[in-house]
Amino acid sequence: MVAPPDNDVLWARSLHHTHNGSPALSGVSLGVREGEILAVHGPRGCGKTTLLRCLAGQTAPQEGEVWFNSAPVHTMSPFQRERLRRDRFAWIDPEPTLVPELTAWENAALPLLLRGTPRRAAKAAALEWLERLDIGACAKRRPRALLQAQRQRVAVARALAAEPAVLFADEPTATLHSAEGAQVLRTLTAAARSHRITVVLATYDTQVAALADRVVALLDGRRVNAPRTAEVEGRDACSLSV
Ligand SMILES: Nc1ncnc2c1ncn2[C@@H]1O[C@H](COP(=O)(O)OP(=O)(O)OP(=O)(O)O)[C@@H](O)[C@H]1O
Repeated sequence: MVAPPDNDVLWARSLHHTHNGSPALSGVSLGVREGEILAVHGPRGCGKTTLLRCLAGQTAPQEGEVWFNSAPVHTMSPFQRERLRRDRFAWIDPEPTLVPELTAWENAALPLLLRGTPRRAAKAAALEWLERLDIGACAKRRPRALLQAQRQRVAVARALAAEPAVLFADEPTATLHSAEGAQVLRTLTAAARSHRITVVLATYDTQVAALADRVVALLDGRRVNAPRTAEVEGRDACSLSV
């Protein structure tokens, strides 16, 4: 096994994965640099979610290697991968997945509480991120009392409050209307840049991909050349949002 380059926080080599025999990834390799926002862009079904799951240690690829810093994720036990996910990674789904019995702030604080952060500190961090996402007033409400867009903001606050090394965001604004989605993405990318959080963002939307520092394009489970416009727009968007 050859360890990844030093400046890559995540590195994947020749990932292959099938779901019930149908190929989802066919030899994808990529590196993610520390602190960068990388968009994985492509049409529905091209393998974005499968790639993010392999990188995040949720799915063990059938072939290939995934490294986080100098640790080989592909050879870790399920317990080690779970610890890695809990302590170093955060994940945002397209639909908010919150614990219905907990309030918004308790949901946002949950990853910190699971890591053993004292309750007072975890609550302070959760409230701070809920405020930044303009839902501080909802902190004591349970998910069923929130709108879908508010629930997704709680999920984003939960991911950012944990200050992960890598944040995986799988179509995080797909269910939001465009103005709402743009605001959530601006907060997410600005927070990631100011806290040096590496972001891997799956999206089929070229405008969302343009917010990233770099775009990796997928088609039918393989890497293809990224659209040039997205990269150019991405650089412009970066300078605006820093
Ligand atoms: N659990 C599963 N069982 C069977 N096939 C699956 C499963 N998950 C994904 N697939 C298939 O694998 C391929 C890649 O799916 P994947 O979800 O990774 O792509 P995607 O680009 O994220 O798509 P989307 O944007 O629709 O989520 C698709 O053909 C999909 O139908």
